[in-house]
Amino acid sequence: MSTTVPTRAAARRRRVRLPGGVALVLLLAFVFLSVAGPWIWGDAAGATNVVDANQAASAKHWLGTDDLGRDLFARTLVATRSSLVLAVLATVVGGVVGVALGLLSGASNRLGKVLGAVINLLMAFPALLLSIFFAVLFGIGSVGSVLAVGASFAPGFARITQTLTASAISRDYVEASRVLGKGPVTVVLRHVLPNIAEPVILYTTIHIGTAILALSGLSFLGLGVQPPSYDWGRLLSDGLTRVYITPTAALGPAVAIVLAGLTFNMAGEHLSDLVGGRRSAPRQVDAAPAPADGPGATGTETSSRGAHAEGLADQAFGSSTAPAARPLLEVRGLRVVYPGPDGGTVTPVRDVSFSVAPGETVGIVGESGSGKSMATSAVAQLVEAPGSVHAETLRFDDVDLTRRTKDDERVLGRSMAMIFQDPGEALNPAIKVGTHLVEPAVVHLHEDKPLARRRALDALRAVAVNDPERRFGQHQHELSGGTKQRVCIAIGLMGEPRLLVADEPTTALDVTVQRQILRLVAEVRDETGASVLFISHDIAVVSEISDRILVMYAGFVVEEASTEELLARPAHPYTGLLLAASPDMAADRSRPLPMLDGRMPGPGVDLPGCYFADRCPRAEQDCRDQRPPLLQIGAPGHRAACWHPLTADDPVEAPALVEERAAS
Ligand SMILES: Nc1ncnc2c1ncn2[C@@H]1O[C@H](COP(=O)(O)OP(=O)(O)OP(=O)(O)O)[C@@H](O)[C@H]1O
Repeated sequence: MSTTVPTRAAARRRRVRLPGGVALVLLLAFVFLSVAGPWIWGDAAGATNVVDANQAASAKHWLGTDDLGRDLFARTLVATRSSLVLAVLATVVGGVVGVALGLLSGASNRLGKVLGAVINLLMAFPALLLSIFFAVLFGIGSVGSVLAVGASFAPGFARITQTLTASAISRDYVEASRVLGKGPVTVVLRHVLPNIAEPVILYTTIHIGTAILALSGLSFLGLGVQPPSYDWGRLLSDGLTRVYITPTAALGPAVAIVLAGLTFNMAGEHLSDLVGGRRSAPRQVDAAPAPADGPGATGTETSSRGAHAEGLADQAFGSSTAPAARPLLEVRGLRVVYPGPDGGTVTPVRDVSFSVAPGETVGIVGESGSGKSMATSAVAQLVEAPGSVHAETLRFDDVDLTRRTKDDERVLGRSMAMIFQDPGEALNPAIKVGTHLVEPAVVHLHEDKPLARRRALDALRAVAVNDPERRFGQHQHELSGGTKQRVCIAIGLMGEPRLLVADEPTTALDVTVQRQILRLVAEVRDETGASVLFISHDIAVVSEISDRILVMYAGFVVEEASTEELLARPAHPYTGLLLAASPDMAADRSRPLPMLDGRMPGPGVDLPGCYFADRCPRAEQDCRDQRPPLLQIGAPGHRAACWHPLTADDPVEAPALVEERAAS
């Protein structure tokens, strides 16, 4: 039983194909016969004449006659209706049951596992065997055979739906919708179904051909359509008893079955080609010039830490807001735990504490896998089972996020805006830009549509999207990367954002667009007064926008300081290495950049001491024996978790541990 949607290449490899035009003409012919056949040839097909019984093919009876003298050509044409209608019904039954099971298993973790196992088990049996088994179970006859073939198709539909759902549900726009407080039913109806509809419809079309073959097989075996009704399988079965005397009696229905099966398969594959071709057609990319960027300040020589700091700080979009007394977001002792292999656990976020003041921008930096995204997902309540979030304090404004109510979720939906790394992933391809913007305002702020539309156009203008009216009616594939990210930011502006969570929002964009988006996030922050939690693996990018920076390593915050302080006086050797590996605009491009050697311990590794010790040039035995706590070091608010921190005299580069690589 095939479970994948046939691709063009695979189809080409498998068999010779009918040209698209021929498949379409045949398809229309079969549809015509099933509608008009019984009216035109119904009388001839039903008229008995014992004198003409069991005739061979002749000019009068092209396929001969049966034992009651009925014309077999007319009966074959008339049987088109029952054969096709039953095939469509069986496919619909299989589709509805399979899609429902697939949605459940793709969208739910626990139930998904059980259903997945059942689907896998059923998929192991050949479809025809399953059909026969179910036909006996559901009873002999048309209804039983339709249910049987439907049931044998359901696992295939379930498998494809499960795979598509699991993929659709992991998209950023689904996460964004969950941040907005939408329940699973809304998520499935709004985001999953529209995105899986197309492949599922194609799969259905192709399966009508298979259903014709399967139902004919059941009727042939005497399990399907029962006399006096008949379909092609029944006619084939009757004709086969006389195959040596009147071979045309079996030939007519056999040709009809094969041709109809082929036609529906081919039509489905051509449809798939058309859709695939449309998908891969060149996109109309937004060519409008984006707002001009500033010259981009250049740094100075990087020979000293202070100069490096200056170089990075010169390009900054830091906020002018001084941190207020009561933080907007407060996180203490945050841990995220997942079940690990062999019954153990893995802890991608081990102990994270920080706060974000109203209007403040806090950057989180660290290499891939350090837990930045997971920590912010925990804040945005996006960690799903089997993951669990534990914290001494996890508070947003007045809401205790560990004990939030439905009302709290609605408030959060309005107040927290997510900006994701890949804006293409964050926007549902089946939904227009305008709907993305208007829907949250209508659903969460209970605005009427005209007002929401006006505000949406204002939001698009605010993020400098050109020609907002036209963009409003476009889909994401018609926009450039930068415009998509602007639209995502505009969506955040439709609520009443108090915290913008930007997870690597510039990583997927090219360098000039990166700076425009950084500038835009800073403008939005300054105009709305919102706080920003900005995540990036690039310390240069983080330092451009942040008032304060947290450096994460292996699930821990290892250093925290104001941007100026961190750039000028990094204390943790890891921060020093991050800075050394980050060229500013004035860096000598012919000089090799240092690269951090070794690997970060994974979330399943448990160490008694400092997790950076194995890569650290300053590590001593005490580092490996005992984990250093995050303690104040130097200026107020500057904290580092290190037994042997860098001092003012230490160079930010540590040549003993770095591997030189050519800067390109
Ligand atoms: N569902 C999961 N179950 C278990 N571990 C996970 C899961 N998702 C992520 N992790 C692990 O958590 C760790 C931290 O991941 P996270 O995405 O937060 O890192 P990051 O610092 O944001 O990196 P990147 O910049 O690559 O996104 C990684 O080691 C990752 O493998």
